[in-house]
This record gives sequence, structure tokens and C-alpha cells, in this order.
Amino acid sequence: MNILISGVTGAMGQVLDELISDSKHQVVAGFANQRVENLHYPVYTSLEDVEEEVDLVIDFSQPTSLQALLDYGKSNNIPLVIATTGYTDEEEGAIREASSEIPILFAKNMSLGINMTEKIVEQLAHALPQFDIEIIEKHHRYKKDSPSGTAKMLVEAAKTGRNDESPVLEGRSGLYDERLKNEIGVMAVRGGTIVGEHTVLFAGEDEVIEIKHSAQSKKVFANGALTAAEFLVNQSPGLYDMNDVLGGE
Ligand SMILES: NC(=O)C1=CN([C@@H]2O[C@H](COP(=O)(O)OP(=O)(O)OC[C@H]3O[C@@H](n4cnc5c(N)ncnc54)[C@H](OP(=O)(O)O)[C@@H]3O)[C@@H](O)[C@H]2O)C=CC1
Ligand SMILES: O=C(O)C1=N[C@H](C(=O)O)C[C@H](O)C1
Repeated sequence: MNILISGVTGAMGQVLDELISDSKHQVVAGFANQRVENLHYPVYTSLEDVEEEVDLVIDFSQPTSLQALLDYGKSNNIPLVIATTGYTDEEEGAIREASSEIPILFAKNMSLGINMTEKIVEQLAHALPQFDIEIIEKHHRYKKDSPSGTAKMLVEAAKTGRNDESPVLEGRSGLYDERLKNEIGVMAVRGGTIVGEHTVLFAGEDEVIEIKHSAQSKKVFANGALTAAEFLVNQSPGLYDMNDVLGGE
């Protein structure tokens, strides 16, 4: 497969580049904000200039690249694996809309373990309606969006389990009344080189359950993205996620 990496000069782009170079696939072009000359393929600052034959795009960039990415995918009929986080509801709507024309796999966390964590959180939220749910996410000092895409995904899993529109409180400071019964609190921590940690706390009367996923290297996300690409390249237009790749519901 001929792959274009969007966000190729970033931390994830470079881990992915290394993984693909050890695979049966190849990176034929990159997309970034700034042009660089030290890679063995061209890095474009506009996708309109891409000349290479591209089978699929894997995107680890920033939300500001979204429109260019969707336009490129739609005009050239190229599937997109989108791993970027921090989109607004409107931007997520644009992804959904574009998926009526091309195959798009959009996943806020490409790891296998988080996929299972999501299912467990949904089940616990359903089974323990009287427990308070709090989510704590920790990431490296360079992360721009908060809370993380994964934390938002885990909130959705908890809401599905509770079958209600639980109010979400991001951060907690100052004078504030008691927590609402069905509130879901989300706290973000940033520092050092923490790859990505998500803890979901179920706090009941005199007992606490903690479900924790800890990514130990960025390779876990790159691996997931490449597996997702191998799945997506043969699909019809539509919106897919890691559940489709891993054969879950
Ligand atoms: N779904 C998942 O499993 C995971 C998702 N992520 C997400 O992936 C994204 C990237 O993470 P990370 O690699 O750490 O970030 P970095 O900041 O290290 O890299 C961002 C990359 O995107 C490029 N970029 C930024 N804006 C644009 C734009 N408008 N057009 C084209 N290229 C652009 C940057 O180029 P330049 O350097 O020239 O500015 C750079 O190459 C984040 O949203 C992060 O949350 C990360 C890990 C796992
Ligand atoms: O920016 C990161 O690094 C990560 N971002 C994703 C997120 O926002 O959830 C996935 C992972 O936690 C790493």
C-alpha cells in the first residue's frame, strides 16, 4: 500500500514512518505545516500539490488540517484513517458527512487495550448506577488538546451504560456545590513524557473500582493505525472505528 502520512514531522508521524518502513507498505509522501527536506519522500504543505500515487492517508496532525484532508480524500477517492483528536462537534460532523463519499476510519485511540476498556466502562456504568464516575487522563507536556479524545470517548461509553445524558464537568475548582448524582467528572494532567494514561474511577459507598489503561509507547498507536489502514483500504464508503477493525460490536 502507498501511504501518505499527514502530520509526518510530528511525534506520531515519525513513529509511524519507522513502523511502515519495516512493513510491506511504503510511505510515498507526507503532509505538514512546514516543508522539510530530510525525508526520503516529498513533504507537502498543500495536499493539492501531491503528485504521487496514494492508496490511503493516515492522519496524526491537528484539527486545522481537517478541511484539506477531507477535500483531498474526496477529490481523489482516497480512504482516510483519522487519528487526530480535539475536533469540535461541527468538525466531527464534517468527517461523518465526507464518509458518505469515501471510507473513513476515525478513532480517538488506536490501541487494542482502550477498545476493551471502553466496553468494560460501559458495563460497569450500567451495573453500578449508584457509583460516581470520575475520569483522570494524563499525557505528555506537548499535548495541545484537553481533555483527551480518549477521555471523551470513555465519557460516551459511561453515558451509554447509564443510558442517560449525564452532565460532564471538565476540571473542578473554587466554590462549587456537591457533585450532581449522575455527573461525570473529567480531569486532565499534563507533564513530562507520559505517553497516555486513562483511569476511570467508580466511587461507591466505602468502595472504589479503578479501571486503568496505560500506553507504554507511541508504537501502540502507530501499530493500531497501520492495522486500521490495512482494514480500510478495501472498504466501501462509510464511517468505521476500531471496533470494525477488531471485529467487535
Ligand atoms: N488516535 C490515537 O490513537 C492517537 C491520536 N493522537 C493525536 O494525533 C495528533 C498528533 O499528535 P502528535 O504527533 O503528538 O503531535 P505533534 O504536534 O508532534 O505533530 C503534529 C503534526 O501535524 C502537523 N500539522 C499541524 N497542523 C497542521 C496543518 N494545519 N496541516 C498539516 N499538518 C499540520 C505538524 O506539522 P508542523 O510540525 O510542520 O507544524 C506535525 O507534523 C494529536 O491530535 C493527538 O492527540 C496521538 C496519539 C495517538
Ligand atoms: O496526544 C496524544 O499523545 C494522545 N492522544 C490521544 C487522545 O487524545 O486520547 C490518544 C492517546 O491518549 C495519546
